[in-house]
Amino acid sequence: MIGFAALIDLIRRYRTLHNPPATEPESSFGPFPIRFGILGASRIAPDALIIPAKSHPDVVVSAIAARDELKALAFKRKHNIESLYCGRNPYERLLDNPDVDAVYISLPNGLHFEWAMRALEMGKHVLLEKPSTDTAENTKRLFEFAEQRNLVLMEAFHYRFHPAIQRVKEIIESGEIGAIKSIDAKMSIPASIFLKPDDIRFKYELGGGSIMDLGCYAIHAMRYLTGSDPLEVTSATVDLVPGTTNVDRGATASLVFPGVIGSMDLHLYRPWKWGIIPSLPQFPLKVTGEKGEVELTFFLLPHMLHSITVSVQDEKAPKGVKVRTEQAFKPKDENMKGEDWWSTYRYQLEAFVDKLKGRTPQTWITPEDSIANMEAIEMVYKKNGLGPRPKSEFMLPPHFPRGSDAVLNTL
Ligand SMILES: NC(=O)C1=CN([C@@H]2O[C@H](COP(=O)(O)OP(=O)(O)OC[C@H]3O[C@@H](n4cnc5c(N)ncnc54)[C@H](OP(=O)(O)O)[C@@H]3O)[C@@H](O)[C@H]2O)C=CC1
Ligand SMILES: O=C1OC[C@@H](O)[C@H](O)[C@H]1O
Repeated sequence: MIGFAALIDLIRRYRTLHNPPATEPESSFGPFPIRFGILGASRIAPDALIIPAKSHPDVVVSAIAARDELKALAFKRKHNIESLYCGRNPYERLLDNPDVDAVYISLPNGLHFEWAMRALEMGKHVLLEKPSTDTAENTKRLFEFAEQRNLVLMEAFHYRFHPAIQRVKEIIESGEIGAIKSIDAKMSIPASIFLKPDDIRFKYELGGGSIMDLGCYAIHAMRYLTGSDPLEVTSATVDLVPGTTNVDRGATASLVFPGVIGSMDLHLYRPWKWGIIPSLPQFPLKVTGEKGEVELTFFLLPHMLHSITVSVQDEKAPKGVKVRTEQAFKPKDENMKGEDWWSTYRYQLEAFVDKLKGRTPQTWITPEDSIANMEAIEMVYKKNGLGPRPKSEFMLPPHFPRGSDAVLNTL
């Protein structure tokens, strides 16, 4: 249960994120903001880019491309976006716009590779949703191409930019809970409320599945907290989307890291309690060490709510365990950037812009990190018997087809 004070604090943070104080563009950038285009009027785009951009003085979301004209128009109007591309080849036509500097790609997973390749080809920097592509091989090819084009490409593992998960890492590294032995990540979304049966996550051909959608985070967090990659997957089970033989709406897996067992328990379709009571999504992450444990609730979206509970063996404490709880909405170090109302996505945007400006971001998801994460996802799909996800065979044409430059401005 959330207390009254925590609820008021949550409302304050939420309101400030949506109505941020005015800021001046940073002098090094002058009056020229980074102009972002969005491919696809996706559900996540407002949280992941449009709202964070409101408080970033150097970012303007200037273009949206979407297949469906009515949906696209409604999106443009709602978010006050200058340029709209819909109708024929909308994504290509947005990429053709020389005024767009960077694109945010939140298309279905199975389309990430193709559209990120196309965007890079057209000279755009790319903020790419997770999981980066459909296979480690395509992720590798994509990052090689970005390097060749000298463009910034990053997989949007937003949770990693927030101080909460970084505080957990700091606690582990302080030695307070001793050498870590296990990590348990549970990620669970109640059935039918947030995701309808036709959701992209339930479609094999679009790169769906709980391991692709949620497992990518669980594996990423395990790799980050252990500072290593899995050596082996020792067990793995799946709960299939009814009527399919290859797409998981739920899954479990145990991954062996050096000295650590990582377990994940994923549900895109968690049944309601007694069939009648739904509950909120749950994302707890627990790390157990030789001397104690640390648990971060809601590790994926800690800016909404979270607590970090540290329990350490202590003979003098009642029941032999000393327990304390903390929160980390903002970096402790005053030299680091961040506000307590920044979302994971706002921290991520700050880093992306820092990279474009040639500054050192506080946190970054490297190409090697993204490739290793896809490799681990593939290990899990191999162990559970579902096998590789459908791999995009997209190849850039020798002359990339250029669409019309016509932009519909109908605000
Ligand atoms: N970082 C985060 O917190 C989150 C990340 N994600 C990631 O973002 C991506 C999108 O997720 P989400 O916003 O939930 O998805 P949506 O279904 O809301 O959006 C996907 C978009 O893809 C476009 N699209 C293009 N081709 C297809 C197709 N064949 N079928 C369906 N859609 C198509 C649609 O755009 P249009 O019709 O407008 O052109 C649609 O708006 C995924 O990669 C997911 O993993 C998702 C949720 C949270
Ligand atoms: O990235 C995500 O984060 C939140 C989840 O609800 C969602 O399924 C996933 O795509």
